[in-house]
Amino acid sequence: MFAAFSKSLSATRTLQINKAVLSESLRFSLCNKDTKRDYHEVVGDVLTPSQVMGIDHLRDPRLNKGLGFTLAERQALGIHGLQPARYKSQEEQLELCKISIENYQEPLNKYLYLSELHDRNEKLFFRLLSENIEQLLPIVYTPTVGLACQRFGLIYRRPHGLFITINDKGHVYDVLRNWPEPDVHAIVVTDGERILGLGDLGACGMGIPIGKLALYTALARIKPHHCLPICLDVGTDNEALLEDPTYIGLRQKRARGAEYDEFLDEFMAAIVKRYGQDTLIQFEDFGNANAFRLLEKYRNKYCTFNDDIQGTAAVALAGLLASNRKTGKKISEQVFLFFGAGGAALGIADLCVKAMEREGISEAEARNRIWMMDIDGLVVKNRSHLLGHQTFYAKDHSPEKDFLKLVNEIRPSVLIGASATGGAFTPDILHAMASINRHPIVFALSNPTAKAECTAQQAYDHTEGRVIFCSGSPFPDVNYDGKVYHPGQGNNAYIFPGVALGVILAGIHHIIEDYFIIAAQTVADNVKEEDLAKGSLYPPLGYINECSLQIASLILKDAYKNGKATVYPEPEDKRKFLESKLYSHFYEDSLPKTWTWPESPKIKTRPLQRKTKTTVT
Ligand SMILES: NC(=O)c1ccc[n+]([C@@H]2O[C@H](COP(=O)([O-])OP(=O)(O)OC[C@H]3O[C@@H](n4cnc5c(N)ncnc54)[C@H](O)[C@@H]3O)[C@@H](O)[C@H]2O)c1
Ligand SMILES: O=C(O)C[C@H](O)C(=O)O
Ligand SMILES: [Mg+2]
Repeated sequence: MFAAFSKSLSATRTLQINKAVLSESLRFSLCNKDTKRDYHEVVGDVLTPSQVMGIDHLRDPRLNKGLGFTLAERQALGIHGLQPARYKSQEEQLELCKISIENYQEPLNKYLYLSELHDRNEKLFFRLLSENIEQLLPIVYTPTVGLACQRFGLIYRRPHGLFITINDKGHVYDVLRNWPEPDVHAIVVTDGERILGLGDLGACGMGIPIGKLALYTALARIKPHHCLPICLDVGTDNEALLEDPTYIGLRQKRARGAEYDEFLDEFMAAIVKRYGQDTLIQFEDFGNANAFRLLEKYRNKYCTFNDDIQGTAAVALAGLLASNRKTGKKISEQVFLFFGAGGAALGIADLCVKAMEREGISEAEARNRIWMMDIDGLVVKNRSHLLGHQTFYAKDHSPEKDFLKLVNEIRPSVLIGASATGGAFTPDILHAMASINRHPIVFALSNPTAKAECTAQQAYDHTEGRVIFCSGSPFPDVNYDGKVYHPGQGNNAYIFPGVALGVILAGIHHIIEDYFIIAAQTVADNVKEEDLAKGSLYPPLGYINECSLQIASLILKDAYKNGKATVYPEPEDKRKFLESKLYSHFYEDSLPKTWTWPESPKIKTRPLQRKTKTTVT
């Protein structure tokens, strides 16, 4: 049936094959140049994506549409016969994906399914994720991503980001040149030392930048090929991993001191050399000894922020602003006790101080309202070693390790857990909070789920249901006294995608604290009365996309007003401008514009078919 047709196309086919080979080699040669131009743009000079022919088209996750190629597209692209006859619209494919996911019982298997889909069909993956945030966020992100990192050595399949090791010192730029995308705008980087609350996972921490960047696209529609996940493998101090035969990283202790610092300096400079000075670099899950130091060192030199410090601060502030509507109190009227005094806690404390100053109290008064406890007990002035900003909150008090005693003495109205210590908010602690406050505010921010300081149900059960609660990881609905509550997720996922979008599109060079206050206020403003009534301090997860666009628009506005934007001319309508730059997860037409059916093929042709349940014959 196809013989004559094939013959008539044979000349074209040779050309197609040559083009396919050309497209691949072009991609690599382009990528090895110091160019910031888009692969698809550059390829467009010679070949459009619709001219990446034959099986290469199906193997490229950016171009693949599964069975969503029409008969005409299959003919034109030279993929006819490489797929079964059935045509399936993207909507039909989404339904199948949902059924497949439901068929897997274990969250890690769902994660693997989605990861494989990401590798195979990018638009389908992102549409599935974006349209099912509530169900799928816990799979591609916290908490399942934590499990994926713990098993990373077993589940690693294909490159999704760059591993740069300490042995590459002196050659970091060369390694960056191996990344096949020349137009990167955003990087999420980890050195794997503090992966969620799971500790040092070394190179297995790579799951975190991959997950965070998937949210850049799913929650802020930043183009996936503009994003690059990086793991800096400087070794690990995790003895179990060093002995684990499945471990995929360098089998050596962590580099520290000058060697580490020089490596990080080289990395930052290499990013700028390769991708330009406005490339956003998000630091994620570094150990606290490095997190603060590196933020201070680089924040005014590079376009960078630390999500665990600054993104977390903003999401917690958003929750506190929303809780004002329940308590009737301002932030500057609250008394805070932090359980955990590391990156997350100090970031939150610093941003709360700024918010309190805006409400009219002095910095010193604001700091006085904040107490902190860490693994060594209450943060007090006469400690021999205080970490970074801990000095701001250290009190004139005798050392004290008894948490319950401190709660009863300090009488906090807000208790914030960021200690990675599951169950630290015991029933006694929660009872004490309820006896001190009409509406105790309790945030159990530690991730993943098992590390949360208490569960949502415990928080309600031990405070007579009067608690104002959120947690970093999702919890099932709470049943208390015949009522069902749906507590929100105080997770920096509400913040970093929107901040990143605004920063990238305005070409901002330095990310100032004001942007995190803007982000916090925006999220809080999007909390509806019905959310509060359900027990949530946040808009539903499915609403993050809209929050991100609002955050980005406001950052753009602020950046142009204050001379921080570098993309000119200034767009008049900021929202319209950013919407014009967003990623589309819908399938696009793959038919070359000039393509027509060959004359008199001995094949039964039909008009271009786009209806569902069509069969290609
Ligand atoms: N919800 C979110 O968006 C979010 C964001 C960032 C971090 N986190 C979570 O917060 C936790 C901490 O992150 P981080 O970046 O601050 O880590 P970190 O290592 O910088 O700080 C941890 C802090 O907890 C303290 N701590 C540990 N054990 C303790 C104990 N038994 N009693 C009292 N204090 C104890 C440590 O001394 C340290 O001060 C992690 O579980 C992380 O996943 C959540
Ligand atoms: O990754 C998360 O879920 C939030 C946060 O960045 C963390 O490190 O726990
Ligand atoms: Mg983190």
